[in-house]
Amino acid sequence: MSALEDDLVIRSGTFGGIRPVREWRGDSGVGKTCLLRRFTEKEYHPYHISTIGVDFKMKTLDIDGVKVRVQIWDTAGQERYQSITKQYYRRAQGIILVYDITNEPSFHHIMSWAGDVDENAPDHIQRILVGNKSDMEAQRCVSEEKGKELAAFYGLDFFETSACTNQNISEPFTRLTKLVLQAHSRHVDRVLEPLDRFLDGASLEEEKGPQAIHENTQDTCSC
Ligand SMILES: Nc1nc2c(ncn2[C@@H]2O[C@H](COP(=O)(O)OP(=O)(O)OP(=O)(O)O)[C@@H](O)[C@H]2O)c(=O)[nH]1
Repeated sequence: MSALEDDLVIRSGTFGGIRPVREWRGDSGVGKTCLLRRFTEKEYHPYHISTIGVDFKMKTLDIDGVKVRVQIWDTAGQERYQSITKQYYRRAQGIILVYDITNEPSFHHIMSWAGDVDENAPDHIQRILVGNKSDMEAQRCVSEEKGKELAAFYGLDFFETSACTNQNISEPFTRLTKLVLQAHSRHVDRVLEPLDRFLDGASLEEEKGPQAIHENTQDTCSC
């Protein structure tokens, strides 16, 4: 079994770093830390302590029988940490964009976050869209259809989750890890393709070699 270490960044889908937002209350609190703790420690704490800068946790996943050790970065949703958190995009292989289904601005700002990711993350980055707090149906402002539409617009997989009730917690992480592994293997294939072609060519030459000599030998003999 091979082990591969990947970075997955959980990203808030609230106020975007490219927007000069002064009022940032609500731009954090979509539930990134709670999702991460629920996934890695199977715990849920109903209080909100804003993440300062970044934090990370490790977890080993079993993806189709292969053990994959993932490093998951939890970035602060607050505007004031944007310059720090953006730096973490560069090394990420996958990003989970999170909004809160009871907070419509957090949904609209997914577009800003997606733009931000495009600007700062590597080209092959894999992304997933998550609408969190699905347990709060009575306060819902963003329908599941709207979430699906936005995900389809960006060509992303979409999950509604609840860190509170444990709904769909492992799915986004597992799916994203699969996407990262698939992209990784496509990349390896692309890198190895010229080498394969070269080796094929070389072995063909090797096969042709003695035959050419044989033909030449025959020619010489017939003279
Ligand atoms: N009902 C409900 N509340 C949730 C859920 N997930 C998180 N919360 C609550 O939302 C608040 C904020 O959660 P956090 O995980 O700290 O939010 P965050 O996105 O990490 O915030 P920043 O670190 O400031 O960016 C907390 O009071 C949580 O209890 C959920 O699935 N359901």
